[in-house]
Amino acid sequence: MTTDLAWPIALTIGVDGVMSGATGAYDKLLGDLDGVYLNDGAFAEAVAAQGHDRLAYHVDEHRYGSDPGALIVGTSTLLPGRVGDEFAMTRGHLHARADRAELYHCLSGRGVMLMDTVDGRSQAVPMTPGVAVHVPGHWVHRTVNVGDEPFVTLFCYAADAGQDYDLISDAGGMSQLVVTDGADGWITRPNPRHTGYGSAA
Ligand SMILES: O=P(O)(O)OC[C@H]1O[C@](O)(CO)[C@@H](O)[C@@H]1O
Ligand SMILES: [Fe+2]
Repeated sequence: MTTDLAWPIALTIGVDGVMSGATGAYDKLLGDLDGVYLNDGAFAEAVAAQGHDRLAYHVDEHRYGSDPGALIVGTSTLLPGRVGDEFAMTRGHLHARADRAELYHCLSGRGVMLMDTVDGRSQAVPMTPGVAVHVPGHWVHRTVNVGDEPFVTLFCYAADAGQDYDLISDAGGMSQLVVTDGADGWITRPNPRHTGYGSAA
């Protein structure tokens, strides 16, 4: 029996995403999301108006290590906003080990989990507090904030999953856009730039 086993830990997780006991945290900034939104002109205007360094989303996470079987538990706080008619969203990815699943649980705000498979399936699941989405392996995923408040999720996934960001950018973006319905709701619309995911994963 090994003597360097990790100890269990209690994490305190607020509906605002603040997590006690986190081992790491990072920010993604508006300027980091170049090429993510369809409307390049609207993106350039947003960066000019709000600044490259405006926070887009913040992640707190707890890791014990990257052994197969270890988990990463964290919170993601995605600020509201729009770029053109698209709602604020994360960059999105397929796990580098594509078969790794992930659980997301909405703690506060109003959002959408947008998911694609490389063989052409797509799904958008509305998320409000109390709703969890179990993202199976092999699904490309991103979160979208369709409300006026921060959209906060608790997530949990395998520590050896990794993130492949090139798949989405090489495909011209995900297959669907999450856009305003012209009132206070959202709809999905096919992304005219999406070329398919090729033969990857
Ligand atoms: O890695 P992205 O696509 O920028 O999105 C961040 C989200 O995805 C995760 O990497 C989990 O898959 C979290 O860190 C966070 O919730
Ligand atoms: Fe993920």
